[in-house]
Amino acid sequence: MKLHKLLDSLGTFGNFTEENPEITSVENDNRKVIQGSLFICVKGYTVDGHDFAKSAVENGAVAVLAERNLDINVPVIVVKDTSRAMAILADAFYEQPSHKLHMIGITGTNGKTTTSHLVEKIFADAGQKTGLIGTMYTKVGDQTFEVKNTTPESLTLQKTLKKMVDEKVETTVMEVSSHALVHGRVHGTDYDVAVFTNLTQDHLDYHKTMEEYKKAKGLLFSQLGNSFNLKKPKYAVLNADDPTSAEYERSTAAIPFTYGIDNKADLQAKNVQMSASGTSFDLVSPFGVHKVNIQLIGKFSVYNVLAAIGAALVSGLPLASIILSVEKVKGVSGRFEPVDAGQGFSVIVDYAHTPDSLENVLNTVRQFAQKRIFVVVGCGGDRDRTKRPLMAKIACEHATDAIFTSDNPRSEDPERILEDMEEGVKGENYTKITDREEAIRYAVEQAKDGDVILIAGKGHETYQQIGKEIFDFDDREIAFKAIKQRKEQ
Ligand SMILES: CC(=O)N[C@H]1[C@@H](OP(=O)(O)OP(=O)(O)OC[C@H]2O[C@@H](n3ccc(=O)[nH]c3=O)[C@H](O)[C@@H]2O)O[C@H](CO)[C@@H](O)[C@@H]1O[C@H](C)C(=O)N[C@@H](C)C(=O)N[C@H](CCC(=O)O)C(=O)O
Ligand SMILES: Nc1ncnc2c1ncn2[C@@H]1O[C@H](COP(=O)(O)OP(=O)(O)OP(=O)(O)O)[C@@H](O)[C@H]1O
Repeated sequence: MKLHKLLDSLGTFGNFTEENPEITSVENDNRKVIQGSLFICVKGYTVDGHDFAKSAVENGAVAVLAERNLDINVPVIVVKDTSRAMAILADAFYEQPSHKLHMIGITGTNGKTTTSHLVEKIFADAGQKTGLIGTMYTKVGDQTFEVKNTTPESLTLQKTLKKMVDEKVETTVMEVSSHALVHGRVHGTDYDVAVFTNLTQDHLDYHKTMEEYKKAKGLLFSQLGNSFNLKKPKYAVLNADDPTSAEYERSTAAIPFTYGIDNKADLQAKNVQMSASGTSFDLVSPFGVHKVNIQLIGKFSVYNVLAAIGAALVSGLPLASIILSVEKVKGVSGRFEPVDAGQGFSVIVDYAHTPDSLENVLNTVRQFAQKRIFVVVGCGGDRDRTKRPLMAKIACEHATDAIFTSDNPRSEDPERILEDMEEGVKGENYTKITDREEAIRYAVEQAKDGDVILIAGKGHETYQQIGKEIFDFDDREIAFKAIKQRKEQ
């Protein structure tokens, strides 16, 4: 694509350059630049992409997009915000792939991964080829790819969407993080349906206040329905039981469709009944009342199922087959996942790493635990410090035995993180074991028949990051081994 044609996508944003080279690729990393690339300088947190412009030109870049003029011998196009411009250019360079896909974006503090997997399952069962982008992986049809972020930066995102178009994917479901919305990673992406799960405390290291965090997530809805490409109606699927939904509903030009349990909604679950093997409820919808029996456990799972049904319904899929699909789902890796080595007590691994999700999951455990509840929990380093005492308090309030341990301390001193947690539980009983493997072993050794051990925070993760080192670590494997060894003793 010629440089001028590419720059047209920026409208009046960019200033013009007379030279019009053929652009072979768009890159923001000088190490990926090839002959004919357009190099985009993005200011990071730790690194400034402008510092790599010279090297990018040496590597073959024929034009550079930057936030200031640079002393280099190729055209420099100056814009105010290269991150946002990059998103628009990426969309144009890859020929607007999101316009060719049925796009469902899911945002919210908790439940994005679970809901996106449910949505993907519903569309796959409906015979569609699906794509998925999220925390666990990117999936194109049956192929999966590793990811660095929940929502990739725009160049990777648009390239992935283009791959999906080329591979004849029809519906793409993706998690949209608040970081991505603030950074403009999804700028220019044309969603048909945007789903909101809930808003509770997380990521305050980044967004500073709940108000800012709320605004960030709201960007998905305020952008929805405002695009020029309004060939199809756009829908905002909102959780009627979360007060934030009303604000998002006011800010969007899309058609709202609500779901809930406690408040009246377009899609409402009534008479929710839980057992150790699943949850049932009466689904009240514009199509009547249907009994639904899911294999997932907990009230929060009902919300995720409702959100997924809502997204599929507004997309035009028939309710009867949507219900059949969600009833088949056994669970999502690392979300309320049991570890069974034939022991007489239950061990559950769950990705709960926010105060709200920890409380929800412990409340669910309480409904089944016959005796004691052990919770093994930690808080991540280099992330929101304010949630540490809150999570410790919830652990002590809802479990009989709270064991505080490490969960990706990253560059922070693990002991300091535990001290922050202890601030929330002065005078309470708890055990502190910094080494996560030892903490899990301790819980397994203490548990008796009928008890439940919840190992919270890492879920599907298969690593532990301490300092700059990343060690293999899987809660499920460690717990399984510990149970086996206990049985052999
Ligand atoms: C804090 C944060 O968001 N950081 C993101 C940021 O990194 P950064 O600011 O350090 O940027 P950088 O990689 O150092 O470099 C800046 C620029 O210089 C360029 N560069 C850099 C080095 C070099 O040798 N040459 C070069 O050209 C880079 O390509 C880039 O354009 O830009 C990178 C590229 O887009 C992101 O991958 C990275 O996300 C990191 C991995 C991250 O962990 N982000 C978290 C906070 C995040 O975004 N999380 C959300 C939500 C998670 C949740 O809900 O739990 C997510 O969507 O993942
Ligand atoms: N709807 C929900 N409401 C509250 N808590 C939930 C909900 N759904 C899941 N959870 C809890 O949150 C944890 C994470 O769930 P999930 O991975 O689906 O969320 P997420 O939004 O993708 O999280 P992240 O953005 O951190 O990856 C689960 O293990 C569970 O404990």
